[in-house]
Amino acid sequence: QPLAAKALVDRLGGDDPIAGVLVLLGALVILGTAIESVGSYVLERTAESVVLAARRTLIGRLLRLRLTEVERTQPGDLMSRITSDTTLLRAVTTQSVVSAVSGGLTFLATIAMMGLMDPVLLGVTFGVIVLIGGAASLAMPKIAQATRRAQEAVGTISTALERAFGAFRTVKASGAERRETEAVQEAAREAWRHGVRSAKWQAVAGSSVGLAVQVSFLAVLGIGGARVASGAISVSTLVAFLLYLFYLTEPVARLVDAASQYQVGSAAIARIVQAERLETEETEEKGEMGEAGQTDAARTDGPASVTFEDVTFRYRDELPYVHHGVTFEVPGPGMTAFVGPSGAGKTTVFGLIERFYEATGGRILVDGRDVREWPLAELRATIGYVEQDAPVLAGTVRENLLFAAPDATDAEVREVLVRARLDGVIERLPEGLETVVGHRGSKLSGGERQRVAIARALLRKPRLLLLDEATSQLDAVNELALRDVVTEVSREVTVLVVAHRLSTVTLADRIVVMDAGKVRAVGTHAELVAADPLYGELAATQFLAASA
Ligand SMILES: Nc1ncnc2c1ncn2[C@@H]1O[C@H](COP(=O)(O)OP(=O)(O)OP(=O)(O)O)[C@@H](O)[C@H]1O
Repeated sequence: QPLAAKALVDRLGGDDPIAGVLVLLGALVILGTAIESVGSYVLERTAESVVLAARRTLIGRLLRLRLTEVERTQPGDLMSRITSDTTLLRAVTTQSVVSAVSGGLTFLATIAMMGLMDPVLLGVTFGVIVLIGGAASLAMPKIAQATRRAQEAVGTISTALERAFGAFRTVKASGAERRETEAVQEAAREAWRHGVRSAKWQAVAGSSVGLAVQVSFLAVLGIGGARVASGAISVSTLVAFLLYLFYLTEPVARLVDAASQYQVGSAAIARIVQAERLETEETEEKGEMGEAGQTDAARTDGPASVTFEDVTFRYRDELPYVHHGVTFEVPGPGMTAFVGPSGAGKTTVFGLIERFYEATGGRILVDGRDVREWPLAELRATIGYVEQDAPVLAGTVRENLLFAAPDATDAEVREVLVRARLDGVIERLPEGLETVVGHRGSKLSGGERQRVAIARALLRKPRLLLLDEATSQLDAVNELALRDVVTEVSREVTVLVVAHRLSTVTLADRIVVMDAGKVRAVGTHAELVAADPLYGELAATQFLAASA
């Protein structure tokens, strides 16, 4: 365009027609605009694809993370890395990478044209730009730092919200709404503060471009004017040079913007990479084995046996040992109750059997095979697990039942409902199996939630059932129903129960007494009452009395 403008200025005084040059100028403007809009669409599309790719990778890994990794991080912060940090990648892809290339090319082409016109004036321009650009580059690390802090604060917002919603009733009952709100708002203010700081440094870097162009304009005007007067260059050359100088504004602005956006993006990338480095379980590589594992497990019939051989375990290197050489043997079927004071390590036994955690020492065998040698999906397909708090997920009762066995038939569901003494409950519900149970199953009673969890575990047709008995007192009807279910199941399946009720332990075929990370005695209720003082004491004082 400046060259066409030069031709136009050259022809102004002469006889040559200017219509052709005007048409060329117009065509150049239209072409430039068209390229601009197509380019910007392709750019934004690419950017969205980059965001999608990053999100897919992160989401793909998230539910496969090791339990230890999740316990170390804050789920809210992890979520914000997927939702918020990935959006910042858009900026890197649009402004940063592509602007750097397009800005860089335009910059070089413009500089080349300017050099052809007058190397002296180019030298002047260059000097000014390098000086001011150098000063602006000092802002770059500040932008990265401020962005990182802002994103960390966004993570804190998610974490604080998750904490409050995760215990919503307790928050209200404790009158803690205001304090929790303030905590979240403080995190929001922190994000604002660092966002503003980043904006400030970006503004400093951006405004240096305008300054550089204006200072060079004045310098070129002064020196160029003198060169025109001395006859070194023509007026039209000076005009074209000045036009090129203004053309330089955009690529330089783009380059600076690219650098700023790169700083923003790199802060986000660092957080995304951190999340990507968290360790996952092996199931990913053995993806297909998930399905194969289930059929294998279904083929092997009969109750599973469980053996612990001198197992030592601590949750993390810096924590004390929870198991100091746990040894026991449970042949199937039948019910084995684990009892002991709070914190003895009973629930930890289940976590190790499920291989949520790896034992530090010793061996854990299921069906005589080391759990480390089992394909993870196959091992877990063998086990039905009911946690102490018996989680029921948001959704319908049917979704909850099918959660661990999506392919179960209606007949199987009906059978399991009868076994778990849930059939009557479902009949009373307004929409039967399609009744929506609310967040964490809040529309069901504690006992009903527990039986839904047991039904879910049974529908998986486990050969080993791990039942972490709830410590909360159930009413007589619920407790009786539960006891009957478990006794019935234990006839064909190996059932391990962390028992808190006298009614459960008296029914157990075998009781494992744990204390301070060790097994201190194994026997029946009658044997242990006579032989083990700790058990006698537990039976007398700690067990929740049988309601029936
Ligand atoms: N995820 C975890 N990370 C770190 N430490 C843990 C974790 N889970 C449990 N612990 C610790 O391990 C010890 C044993 O816990 P465990 O839940 O196995 O005890 P328990 O015998 O089942 O107790 P309770 O009868 O009260 O449920 C406790 O001291 C506990 O603080």
